[in-house]
Amino acid sequence: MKVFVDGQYGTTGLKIHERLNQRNDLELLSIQEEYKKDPELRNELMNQADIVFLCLPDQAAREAVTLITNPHSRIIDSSTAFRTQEAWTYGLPELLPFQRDKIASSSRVSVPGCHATAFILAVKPLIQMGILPRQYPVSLNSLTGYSGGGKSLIEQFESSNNHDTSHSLRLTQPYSLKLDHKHLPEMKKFTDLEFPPVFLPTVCNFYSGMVVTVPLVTRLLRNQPSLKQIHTILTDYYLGERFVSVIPLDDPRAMSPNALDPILCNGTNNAEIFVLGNDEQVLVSCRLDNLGKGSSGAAIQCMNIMLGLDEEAGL
Ligand SMILES: NC(=O)C1=CN([C@@H]2O[C@H](COP(=O)(O)OP(=O)(O)OC[C@H]3O[C@@H](n4cnc5c(N)ncnc54)[C@H](OP(=O)(O)O)[C@@H]3O)[C@@H](O)[C@H]2O)C=CC1
Ligand SMILES: CC(=O)N[C@@H](CCC(=O)OP(=O)(O)O)C(=O)O
Repeated sequence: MKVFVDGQYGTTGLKIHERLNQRNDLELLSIQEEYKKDPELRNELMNQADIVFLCLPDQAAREAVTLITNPHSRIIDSSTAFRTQEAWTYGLPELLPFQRDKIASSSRVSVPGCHATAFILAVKPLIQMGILPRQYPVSLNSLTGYSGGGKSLIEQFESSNNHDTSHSLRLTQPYSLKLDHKHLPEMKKFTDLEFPPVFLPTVCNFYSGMVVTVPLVTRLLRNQPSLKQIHTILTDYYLGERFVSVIPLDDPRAMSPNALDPILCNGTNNAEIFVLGNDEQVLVSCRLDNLGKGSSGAAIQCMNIMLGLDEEAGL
């Protein structure tokens, strides 16, 4: 199987390339850095490949798709460009029981956004099981590492001009203050919520890692569930999943004051769900690595499913 990563020198592409390079079940096609934007060379490599990963800005991803004319080349796109389009399959295998089969048979798979992955994993089971009404005014906050903003944000955070502590980028900073974050459409579509959630992300002064938290008032949920009942619904939904786990209520990780430390899934493709709070007000949180289950790891998981390989291979 031949694989090509378009955007292999960017933040997401580099991670995918690094992981695939260690495998001997795939033939990894490469492009030299100086030619990375050469349409003819990319065209040639993309059309040779069985799987093409696109790790490009949205507009470049749209253009790249038009370069792929060979019907056997299957695409896994990590940008926001196609996630809510009908012709594309949403690359979140744990979403619903049939999602893996859809990914396996698809030739166009879109990797979910990192905030969206954590949010959907946290609330989908509650909506699906009828506890969280589709009309509920859902909100979420997200703490994310700055690598989520790609090369340009990494440069801003790490540049030498940025050593002055009065510089705003040195500081953890909420953003998307118009409440129009680009992940809202996929969050709404794949949870079946009637209204988009109110979403306040915060970019933090660490490289990678993410924790998304959804606060819920139990008396506004159907059947007024206890914290334990909410925990049970989530646990049952993800039973048997390798990469998504619901942390038991009495687990030291859930009882620790650092339960929601955003960096503790780093370097893995894992998403960990926590149910915290009390019987009146509950927090459902999901921690993942924005460069793992939030992008590169998820993309490789999708590829493994599409090629009928062990889903955990290389992860
Ligand atoms: N970082 C993350 O945590 C996540 C990122 N994503 C998405 O993945 C995609 C890639 O993001 P990320 O890796 O962070 O971005 P980066 O900016 O780090 O990397 C993008 C790479 O693509 C190259 N590139 C830009 N335009 C073209 C083009 N026309 N042809 C070929 N190569 C091109 C860039 O080169 P140059 O720098 O020279 O322009 C760069 O090497 C984006 O759509 C992003 O939104 C999704 C989930 C999480
Ligand atoms: C810190 C930061 O800026 N993070 C990015 C999310 C990264 C991501 O998931 O991007 P895509 O939707 O393009 O895939 C953001 O919030 O826009």
